[in-house]
Amino acid sequence: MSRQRATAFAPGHVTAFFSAHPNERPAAAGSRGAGLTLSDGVTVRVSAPGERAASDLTAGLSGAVTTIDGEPGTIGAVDEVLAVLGVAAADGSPPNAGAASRPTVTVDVETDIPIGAGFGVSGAAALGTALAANEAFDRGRSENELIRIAHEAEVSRGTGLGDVVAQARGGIPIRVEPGAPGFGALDGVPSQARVEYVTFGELSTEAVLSGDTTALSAAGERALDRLREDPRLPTLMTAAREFAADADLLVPEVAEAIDAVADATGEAAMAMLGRTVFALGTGLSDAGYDPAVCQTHPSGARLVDGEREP
Ligand SMILES: Nc1ncnc2c1ncn2[C@@H]1O[C@H](COP(=O)(O)OP(=O)(O)O)[C@@H](O)[C@H]1O
Ligand SMILES: CC(C)(COP(=O)(O)O)[C@@H](O)C(=O)O
Repeated sequence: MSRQRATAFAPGHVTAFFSAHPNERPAAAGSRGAGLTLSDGVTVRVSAPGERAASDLTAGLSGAVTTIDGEPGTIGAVDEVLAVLGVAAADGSPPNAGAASRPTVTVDVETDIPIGAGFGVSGAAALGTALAANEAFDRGRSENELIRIAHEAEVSRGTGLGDVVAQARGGIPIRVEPGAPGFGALDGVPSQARVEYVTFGELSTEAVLSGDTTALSAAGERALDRLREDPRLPTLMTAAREFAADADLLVPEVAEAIDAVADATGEAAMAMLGRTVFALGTGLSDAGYDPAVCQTHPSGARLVDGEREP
């Protein structure tokens, strides 16, 4: 019998540079590029309604109750994953049309990182939901199948292209070819680092991805060629800065912070797509900022023992 509840962690992912590769099939769509996965990320707890007090079960959108850091909230890619795994409907209607919308599942998302600021929270939440729902409701899918389901959900909702495959891998992923397992191909920079970051606000991923991405993608391809010739972290950071400038995505607060870190002889770049600057080592604190601090994540998204969480 399934346990009816499970918890998964998926790391945050800051994209350093990327090119967009749309495709009619969401599994084949994605991005090429590189970034850092982070020990700061998203913890997703999926449980049957009986696990929660009835008074919590009021926001029954799509047959699922989702909370984000304890507040009712919605992440489209999460709803999509639940629908594909057959544990809730994705179209906003309760699973038993006409019946009082008793949720079939509750999803509690706890995030260490800001939403909408370039950390791939939607991808992490989708991937964590896929891993935890599969375990909680004994869906019998393999890891690659679950990564594909989360990737397809993220791509079809327009909230990301390459975060899910990167978050499944961990480390410092290079997305060599776009798409889910079976379509895409991954490599990585064999390194690890302390990472500091400061967020100045959100940048809509949907808005950038739905616009003309031709110039952005050309800049992303150049950056990727450069990193593949020299797969080292300093090269990734240089390529990221050039990408942000060439793709015309740099925002003033981030540009100022990158310059301040460079003046303090550090390495910083902009997190795509957010008003966020990230730096290696103590780059931002040396430059006088008060950053959040984490590490690159060694191993990627995993089920965790929810009972042991604080
Ligand atoms: N408070 C919030 N601010 C921004 N997005 C939110 C919030 N709550 C839920 N969301 C959802 O989270 C997702 C954020 O996706 P995206 O903009 O790609 O950001 P991220 O870089 O964190 O993945 C969207 O699906 C959005 O609808
Ligand atoms: C850069 C982005 C397209 C969006 O990233 P985020 O805003 O963090 O969802 C990412 O998914 C990628 O393909 O690299």
